[in-house]
Amino acid sequence: MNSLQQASSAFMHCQLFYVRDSQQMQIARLQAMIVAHKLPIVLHIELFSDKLTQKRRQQLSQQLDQKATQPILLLDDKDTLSWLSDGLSVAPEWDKLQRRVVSAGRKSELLLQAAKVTADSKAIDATAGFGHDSLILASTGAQVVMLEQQPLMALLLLAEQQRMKALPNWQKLMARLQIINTDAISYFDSMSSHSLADADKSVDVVYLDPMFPEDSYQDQKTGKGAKVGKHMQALHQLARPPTANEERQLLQSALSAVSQPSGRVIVKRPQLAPLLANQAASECWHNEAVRFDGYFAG
Ligand SMILES: C[S@@+](CC[C@H](N)C(=O)[O-])C[C@H]1O[C@@H](n2cnc3c(N)ncnc32)[C@H](O)[C@@H]1O
Repeated sequence: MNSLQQASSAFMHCQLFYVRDSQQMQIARLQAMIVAHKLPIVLHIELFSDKLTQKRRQQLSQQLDQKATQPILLLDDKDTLSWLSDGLSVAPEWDKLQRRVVSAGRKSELLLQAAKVTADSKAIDATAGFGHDSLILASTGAQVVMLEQQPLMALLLLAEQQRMKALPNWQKLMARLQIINTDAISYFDSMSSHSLADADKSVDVVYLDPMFPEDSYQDQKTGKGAKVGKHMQALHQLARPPTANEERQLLQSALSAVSQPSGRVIVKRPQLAPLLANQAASECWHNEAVRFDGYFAG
């Protein structure tokens, strides 16, 4: 476990740099979000008057290495909140998915072939991360509850949702996303202790994309590790892969949360990775890089 992973179990102190005095309003909104969602995050806020060049980002990042436990957040001149990880700014950047979201369908998105969600569906993305897969699920018109255990990630997601809500083309989709900072296993446990007769709680699909050891993205031909994108690289600093026991709990609790007989749990894995919790799937969908294992409730 690295220092950021340890720090994430208690209150997390984050350095937030902003670049303009006129961003006070955005900062107040971020603080309000932290309070409203009970995120265990304390922001240490500072105006950064230099230009945020790549070199300055690297220097700030090295500062992080010295302090060891304080993640750095940046509110840039476009009012995007990002996390400075190893000198690279990472943010959900949902607008970059626009083309995929607009044209998403079962032909183009393996996830949608597997999940079979429709506009009437309710899905839970239990490992939301940067929310990219949630957006693809929600592109169908489905309601998507996004669970994310890491407060820092939850803050990035909430800030991105707020930013995107201001864009007319995205408002409807944003309204279908509900972001919750919680551990998925506890969330499913609390669902099962409430009455499943409540129609509001009926869930068609639970989607799981748990962390994977960093070296497990193997190139099929060479057997060498495939390059992990900057988003995943950053996530590896915060979150660790589940233990065998956690894998079992995650899959079991997800299966107990899908209430419909036609309901399903879909698990994303690197193409050649072992099954989650070693449990055989009902059906698999795959391409060269990725595999979706489907576990059917009925
Ligand atoms: C591989 S990433 C998911 C990436 C995501 N599918 C996307 O499109 O960006 C896994 C994420 O799930 C979160 N996570 C892992 N286990 C979790 C759990 N038990 N409950 C909630 N979130 C969890 C991690 O913190 C991490 O952000």
